[in-house]
Amino acid sequence: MDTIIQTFHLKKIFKEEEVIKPLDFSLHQGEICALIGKNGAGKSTFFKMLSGQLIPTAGDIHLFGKSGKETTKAQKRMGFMIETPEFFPDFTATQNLEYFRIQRGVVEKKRIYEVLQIVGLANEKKKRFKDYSMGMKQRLGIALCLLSSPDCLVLDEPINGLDAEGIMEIRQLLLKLNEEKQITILISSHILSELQLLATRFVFIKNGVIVDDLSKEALDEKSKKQILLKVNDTAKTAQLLEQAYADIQYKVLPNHIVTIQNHVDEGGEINRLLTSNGVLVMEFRFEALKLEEYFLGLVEENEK
Ligand SMILES: Nc1ncnc2c1ncn2[C@@H]1O[C@H](COP(=O)(O)OP(=O)(O)OP(=O)(O)O)[C@@H](O)[C@H]1O
Repeated sequence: MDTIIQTFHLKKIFKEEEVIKPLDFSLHQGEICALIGKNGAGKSTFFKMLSGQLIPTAGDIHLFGKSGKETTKAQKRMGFMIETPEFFPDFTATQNLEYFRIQRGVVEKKRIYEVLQIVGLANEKKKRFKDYSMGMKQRLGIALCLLSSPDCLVLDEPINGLDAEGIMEIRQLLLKLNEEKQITILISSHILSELQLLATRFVFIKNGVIVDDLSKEALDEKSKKQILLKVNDTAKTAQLLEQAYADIQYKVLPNHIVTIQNHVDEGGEINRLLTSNGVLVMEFRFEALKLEEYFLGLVEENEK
């Protein structure tokens, strides 16, 4: 797997404050990586160092394996949306993109129509920017990132301030870019439920330090919270569980549902115990923690 971004002991100090502690991070081809942290954790500062908007106090950044003077060239293969772009309110989407195309001196004119098509604004290109909805404005921001046909997008809060429909549109767009155009994505957001639907990897940052870094699979595995069973006989289930596990924590709910909060790793044994004793298990599944709950647990753990 190719490494797109790699940082080595990357550090940023503002005045006396060490906002990013020596930070080692890598982003690999094809990932949709969510950077998660509370306000002030250092996400934007980190992104701005990647884009060249801020100069690191110490450490190194490699983009597509390039560093030093070659980093600037490698940055052209990336699309950054770190602050909402300053579009001209009275310009249409096409006029705005044309302005940036010329300013950046990068691409052919027809790319404007391609990117508007990709972000689903091709039919709205004559509308003036000030008449766009928030979701359309954000999509135009992504279109601007796509002008130079980047291999990687770094998006700081791209769904900030959007309604449910706008959020869904951005999600579908990002998934499409990742799946169809193989664009790698690094994204931050405070809407964790949305990141859970989008990301393949979750990196948690606190006070400039990465406190956890795990794949979607690892998160799902770690966040198994309870077992949910639907059985024909809840009384017998309860009796068998109590006999087998002295410390069992469970709840009997309506509709023949029993949930078990501990011994979650022993789901297979529990299933066998019940079925071999004549209980009909009609449903058996693990219920996962929401990303919010995992994040809060992590923050609490780190504050102890
Ligand atoms: N230019 C600056 N000068 C001084 N301090 C700064 C500057 N930019 C950011 N900071 C400080 O660095 C810390 C991290 O800020 P940053 O914006 O990177 O956090 P964040 O994780 O992106 O937060 P948010 O989720 O609120 O956007 C904060 O304490 C902030 O006040």
